[in-house]
Amino acid sequence: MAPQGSQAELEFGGPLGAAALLLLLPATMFHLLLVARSGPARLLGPPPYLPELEELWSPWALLLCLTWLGLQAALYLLPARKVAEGQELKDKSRLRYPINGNPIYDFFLGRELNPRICSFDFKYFCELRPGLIGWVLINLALLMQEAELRGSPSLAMWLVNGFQLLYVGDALWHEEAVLTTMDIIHDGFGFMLAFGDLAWVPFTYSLQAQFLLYHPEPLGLPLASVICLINAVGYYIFRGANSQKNTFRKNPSDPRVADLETISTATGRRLLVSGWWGMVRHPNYLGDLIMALAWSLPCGVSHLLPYFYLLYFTALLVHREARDEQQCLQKYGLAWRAYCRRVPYRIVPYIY
Ligand SMILES: NC(=O)C1=CN([C@@H]2O[C@H](COP(=O)(O)OP(=O)(O)OC[C@H]3O[C@@H](n4cnc5c(N)ncnc54)[C@H](OP(=O)(O)O)[C@@H]3O)[C@@H](O)[C@H]2O)C=CC1
Ligand SMILES: CC(C)CCC[C@@H](C)[C@H]1CC=C2C3=C(CC[C@@]21C)[C@@]1(C)CC[C@H](O)C(C)(C)[C@@H]1CC3
Repeated sequence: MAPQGSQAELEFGGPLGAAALLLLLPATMFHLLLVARSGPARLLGPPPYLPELEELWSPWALLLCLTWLGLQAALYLLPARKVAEGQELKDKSRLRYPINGNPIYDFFLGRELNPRICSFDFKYFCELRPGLIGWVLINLALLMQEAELRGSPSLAMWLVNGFQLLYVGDALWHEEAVLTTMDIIHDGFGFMLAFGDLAWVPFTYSLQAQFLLYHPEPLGLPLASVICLINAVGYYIFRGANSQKNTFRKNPSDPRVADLETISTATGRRLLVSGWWGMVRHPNYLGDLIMALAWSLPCGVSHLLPYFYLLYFTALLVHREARDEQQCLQKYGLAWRAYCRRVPYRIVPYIY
């Protein structure tokens, strides 16, 4: 958080960057979906064809999306769900700044940190439910379509479905952990997260399954076993690092983290400097990127398209890590610099 009274740093290139992304992101997703359906599946270059306008509009598709959102909203409001404490702000309250000089930038990044109607939290709802669950539903539909088309799903399609179902299932199983992510703590709920949660995740993250439906990839058991091992290593690092930090944040005296070495900070919060967080400053990102590689490998190496997610995700996490570094430097000052000296690498040991 920028100190009170200072000019908050404009991110994503400020209004110009935000305006460019408002156009570029939907266009990129549209291009990817067209390329995935084309024979050449050539990621770089013009879209293979532009559909007629009537192909782009279906009242049934709109009804299906609204029904899906309504179903998820109804499930979200079920009284049985557990209520978890969110993250407190430093002075126990929430400061609000009327910022009206850059509407496009506000629209893109969002200004409301926790948009709610009664207990319905739009950002929290969108982060984990309609997009993420929709993602694995699309994958399943593509797997079933391949079974119809070729008699049975390919091993590559099974792997992609399985890996990504594990990832979404893990996110829902550790639902409470999302409360400590940057999106919930720091980012407003604007176009970036709304479009990201509801469109980008379900339709771009299912690219590998979409590619495999139109471009079957033979995959032998030995290579499939290696890819499963890569995904397992990635998941082990991802889950281990996230759970270690979240456990430490909830209870530093928890026996699972009590013996870890830490650095004290002026805020009273301590920073882990051993365990996963002594290897690099964002070990969870490393595990996530290794899994992203495992999701692309079943599609073979003949096309760049299935590796779009890995390329995009690397850029997203490198940018996200830089944003988080700035926030942590503002939060912890000298203690964070001491942490950086102790743990010099950001995401990949001895590389970055
Ligand atoms: N699939 C996808 O599209 C995406 C997935 N992700 C995944 O989401 C997960 C969460 O990532 P993200 O939301 O970026 O945030 P992180 O989970 O990486 O949390 C960053 C925060 O953790 C705390 N922290 C950092 N270092 C330490 C330390 N050494 N000791 C104790 N606390 C520390 C700081 O907050 P504080 O000190 O205030 O607690 C920091 O701001 C990651 O696994 C990432 O891979 C993220 C983005 C997109
Ligand atoms: C559209 C722009 C290019 C960028 C949009 C980024 C969003 C798609 C991501 C920002 C942070 C995310 C997280 C997850 C999904 C993608 C978005 C919304 C996450 C819910 C995936 C599952 C993980 O287990 C998680 C840790 C809960 C993730 C939290 C961050």
